[in-house]
Amino acid sequence: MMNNADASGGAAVVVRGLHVRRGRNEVLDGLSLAVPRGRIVGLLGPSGSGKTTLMRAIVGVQVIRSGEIEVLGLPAGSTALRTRVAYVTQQPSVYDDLTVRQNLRYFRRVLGAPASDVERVIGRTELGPVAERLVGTLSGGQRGRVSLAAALLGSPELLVLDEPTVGLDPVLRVELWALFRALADDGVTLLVSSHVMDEAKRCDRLLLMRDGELLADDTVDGVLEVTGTDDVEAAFLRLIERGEPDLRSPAEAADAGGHGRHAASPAPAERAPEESR
Ligand SMILES: Nc1ncnc2c1ncn2[C@@H]1O[C@H](COP(=O)(O)OP(=O)(O)OP(=O)(O)O)[C@@H](O)[C@H]1O
Repeated sequence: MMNNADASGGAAVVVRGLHVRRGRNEVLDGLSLAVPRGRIVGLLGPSGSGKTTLMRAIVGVQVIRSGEIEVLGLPAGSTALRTRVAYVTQQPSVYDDLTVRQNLRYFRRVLGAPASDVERVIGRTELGPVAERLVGTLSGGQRGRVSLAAALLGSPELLVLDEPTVGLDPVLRVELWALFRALADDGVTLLVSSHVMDEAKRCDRLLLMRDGELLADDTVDGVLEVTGTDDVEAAFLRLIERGEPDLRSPAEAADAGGHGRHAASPAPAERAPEESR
């Protein structure tokens, strides 16, 4: 039976058979998945399910035990991906003692992005009114936005965002999701983690994780249909009860007319990547 990682032509990210151990914990236990280009893919799961570890592996900063990760057609962590992939961690990674604009000018130079990018990303993230403020004087939400602005320098093709909406009020969350959608409309691929299940409905596809395993890799509607539920939280619980994952590729969901139940176990990779890490 085909797994989404095998129906991955043109995917931004393809992961096959990924095992990661951190300390004594087997944190990721044989994950296979694909992230389609130009889409918002939500990575959801409870705290400790392995979302950050998966993101770290995709951006190439996590030591892996085994498996293959291809990002934009290259092995994860390749030097050539440095400017094509941006990662925003849960902790804002900007300098408190510089202004917003000074931070962005600095990161722009480090990345070798065009000088005009600074004003472009300030506009895109609506940071104009606070551009001359020291980052240390901003609210948590505004600081997160500065990290995001820095990630947008150089126009990366893949954005990996670890819980970007955590701690934000509902209005700011809606604004941020509108920005994510605008970026996806421009062709950017976004992998966005959250443990807030109601953010799932804003995503084109969902990866539901629990204890280092994938419970679902499907569209929101697909997950709801397959589980016979009307919200993602209930679907998540149903998949746990059933003990069977929902790992349908877009093609399989279409073949099933949007109704067929498909229980798949990760299939062996059909083609090997050019290099493995
Ligand atoms: N440096 C580390 N050494 C050992 N174990 C770790 C380390 N970092 C994380 N872990 C363990 O790996 C597992 C997955 O952690 P991870 O941070 O990937 O989960 P998460 O889903 O992103 O959680 P959260 O939503 O709380 O950020 C957890 O059991 C965690 O305790």
